[in-house]
Amino acid sequence: MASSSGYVTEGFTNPPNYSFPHHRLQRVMKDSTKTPVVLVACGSFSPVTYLHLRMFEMAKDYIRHNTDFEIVGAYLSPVSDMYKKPGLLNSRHRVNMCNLAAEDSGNWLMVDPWEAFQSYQRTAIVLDHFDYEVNTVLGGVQTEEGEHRSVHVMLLAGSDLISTMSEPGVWSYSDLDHILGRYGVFIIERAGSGMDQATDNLAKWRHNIYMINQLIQNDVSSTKVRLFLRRGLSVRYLLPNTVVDYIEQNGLYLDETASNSATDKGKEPAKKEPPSQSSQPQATPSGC
Ligand SMILES: Nc1ncnc2c1ncn2[C@@H]1O[C@H](COP(=O)(O)OP(=O)(O)OP(=O)(O)O)[C@@H](O)[C@H]1O
Ligand SMILES: O=C(O)c1ccc[n+]([C@@H]2O[C@H](COP(=O)([O-])O)[C@@H](O)[C@H]2O)c1
Repeated sequence: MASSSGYVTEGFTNPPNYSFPHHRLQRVMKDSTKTPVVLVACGSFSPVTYLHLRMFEMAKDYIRHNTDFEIVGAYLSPVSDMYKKPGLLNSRHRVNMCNLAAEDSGNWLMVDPWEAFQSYQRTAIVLDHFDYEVNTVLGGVQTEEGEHRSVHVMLLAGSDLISTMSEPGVWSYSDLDHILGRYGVFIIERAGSGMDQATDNLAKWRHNIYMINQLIQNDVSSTKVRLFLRRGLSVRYLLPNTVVDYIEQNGLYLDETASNSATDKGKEPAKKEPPSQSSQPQATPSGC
């Protein structure tokens, strides 16, 4: 349920020593006739792949050619370790790899470790956090004429993730209404997860849902990358070289049971804790 502030939570809990990354946020718009937008991709990123980075490029092309939005910022937001999805490496490594990938990707992508370094946060709350940081704390952006503009925060996700929004028991209705009604989403087509199937039950929010087809089919997934690594196969050119080097240097993903804290060579796997139903969804299998 949204609070009087319009957020689904009354206050945000920050991880220790947290500061919101905004070094690549474009504070002055190029075209004052457009609506400024920040893209937020939530997910495991275990590890981040070129497909995750391609999502942003596809959205950039789509937005430029088909909408009146202007992208002023773009973020990867890796999920908390408490999400407990199989294959979820500990957040320190996932955030480090996302940072290496973002560095490699030109000068617009950023990584927000806010949800990664704390307890599980629902996506509705994550989007509220971005809205709060960008619009309330930083004060939004300006046009070249110095006029203030509030930034529209939007979710960027693959069609497999959006399909889960029609599965009973995964997302709460009020959160869906908040995510799709207040914010909106750009959906990237994903092999094996149809766009129609993904949005059939979300028609109520159709005006805030933008569907982006993949013109070059590519079904790289983190699951496949982890499988290759366990089998001693090369993953080069499926993810940035800096990320491949990081994985090799830290001996990551060699062990099938490795998840959460079971990250470095020689470290014991962490014991799995039962999920708390109140704040944490079942990690849903996504396309692999
Ligand atoms: N090949 C792809 N095509 C379109 N979207 C993708 C693709 N890979 C990942 N995504 C999207 O990226 C976001 C984060 O994905 P996530 O980190 O869960 O990657 P994944 O490859 O699905 O992981 P895993 O294989 O571990 O389930 C999700 O919205 C997901 O739908
Ligand atoms: O907020 C929710 O209720 C919710 C329900 C299911 C999934 N999510 C988010 O969706 C993302 C799923 O990532 P993945 O790796 O399972 O595809 C992750 O960021 C989760 O926090 C969020």
